[in-house]
Amino acid sequence: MYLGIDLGTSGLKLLLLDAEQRIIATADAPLSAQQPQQGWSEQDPQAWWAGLELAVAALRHQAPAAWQAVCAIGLSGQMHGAVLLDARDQVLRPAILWNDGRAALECAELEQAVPDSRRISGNLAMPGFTAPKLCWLRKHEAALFARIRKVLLPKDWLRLQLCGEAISEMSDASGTLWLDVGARRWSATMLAACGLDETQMPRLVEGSSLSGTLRTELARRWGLPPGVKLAGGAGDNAASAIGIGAVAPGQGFISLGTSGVAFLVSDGFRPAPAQAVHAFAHALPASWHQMAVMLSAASAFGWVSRLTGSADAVSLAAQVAQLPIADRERAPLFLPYLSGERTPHNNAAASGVFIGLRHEHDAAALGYAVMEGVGFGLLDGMQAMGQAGPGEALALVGGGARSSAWGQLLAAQLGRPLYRPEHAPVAAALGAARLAWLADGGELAQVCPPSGGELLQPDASMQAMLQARHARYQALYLALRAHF
Ligand SMILES: Nc1ncnc2c1ncn2[C@@H]1O[C@H](COP(=O)(O)OP(=O)(O)O)[C@@H](O)[C@H]1O
Ligand SMILES: O=C(CO)[C@@H](O)[C@H](O)COP(=O)(O)O
Repeated sequence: MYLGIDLGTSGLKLLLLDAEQRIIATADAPLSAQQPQQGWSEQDPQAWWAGLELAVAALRHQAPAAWQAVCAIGLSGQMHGAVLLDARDQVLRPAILWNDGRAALECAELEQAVPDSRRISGNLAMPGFTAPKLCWLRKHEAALFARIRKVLLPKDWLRLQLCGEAISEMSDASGTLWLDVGARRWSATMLAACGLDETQMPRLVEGSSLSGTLRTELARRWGLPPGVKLAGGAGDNAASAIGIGAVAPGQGFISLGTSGVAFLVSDGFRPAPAQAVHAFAHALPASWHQMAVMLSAASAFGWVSRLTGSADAVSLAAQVAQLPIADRERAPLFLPYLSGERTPHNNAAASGVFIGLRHEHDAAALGYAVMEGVGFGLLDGMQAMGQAGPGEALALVGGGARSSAWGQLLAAQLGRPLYRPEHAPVAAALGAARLAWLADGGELAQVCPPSGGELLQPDASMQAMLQARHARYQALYLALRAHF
């Protein structure tokens, strides 16, 4: 039995997978992020651990026999976050997350200090990445910076608690800006530019390799056998890719999580920094991917459902599903930049905008506008990757994939079929469990797209209307850019 742990931004998800790749049970625990200042985003690593303990208790209770048979664990998690440890491995401050925009100035300074930065890292320096955060800390929290002995990514801090070793893997390390992504090793040049060196970095493995053994004391307390192995695992997006079987060039997915992601496996290391496209290592050796990342996606829908007093996202999504096409055409437009944006704008200052509000607009119209705005952002991301237009079906994953209506709208916006696998909201946890299975000797050939689910074809009757609204959406950003 294989355990997948996915440390998402809005919740921690666990999944048990058997050796025949069947999902046996899942459990989760909610998490929240703090915004101590506008544009900042932080979480306390102790809350991640408390969430893990809670979800473990739920999973043990739900599937006791399967739980006791766990032989390997895979980790997945929100990327880029900076967990800072002192000489005794104690956390020095709350982790600064992937959607924190405080380090915009430091990005420019870092690229100036290392003119080769985009070639080495394959990526544009963007505020959510880990390196600019450390540059910000060096400037604004100098005493704390001097005490940093290790910098870990969120899921790798969980690994430290699980096995006592500081280890990361290539896919998540790609999002630090300290990795030479093509060569798959730490870059001394990028580290030095941030006042750091390799001793402060975790050891690197591949996602499908082994990375330690569960601590004996923890195994005993959790009722697991001794010797449970840990796999390298992956950043949550590469993990989702493994979860939906995206291992060959051209395969990929759209994710509606707290963030929005368009992810495609590439045929090699293909940097496109000028478009704010991410070019990262995949979770498998000698494999890379590209992705376009939005900083608010299903989180924007959660926000509008709270704002409109809807019972929850599910009930607002059900109202949106009933909205006739004529009402959709009259709905306001929404720019979904509630946390700034990465792809394609790389603009931490961008903010959310509704335009065209009228007395007749109700919660469903606003909910539709948010779903549509997120979809246009993903279309912009596909364009940035040179992948807009018809193509192979992509999977739809993440919490927002619970809404079939949102998936239907997205398929029409992207002009591509989308398939919604049965376990779409836990694709990353599934990928983590699959990486544990691969590290334990499983065969890559058996990592395939999950069977079942729903295939969503683009609805041609909506496309002319959506194209016109997309053109207005793009023009709006350009018109408003100077005002953010
Ligand atoms: N039926 C639904 N329709 C639209 N959005 C939903 C639905 N159910 C959950 N969500 C949204 O999904 C998000 C959580 O997605 P998830 O992939 O679990 O995020 P993360 O991995 O970042 O924690 C929440 O913001 C929530 O509002
Ligand atoms: O920053 C990125 C990817 O570059 C985000 O995709 C994070 O990895 C957070 O993921 P979710 O919590 O939205 O799944």
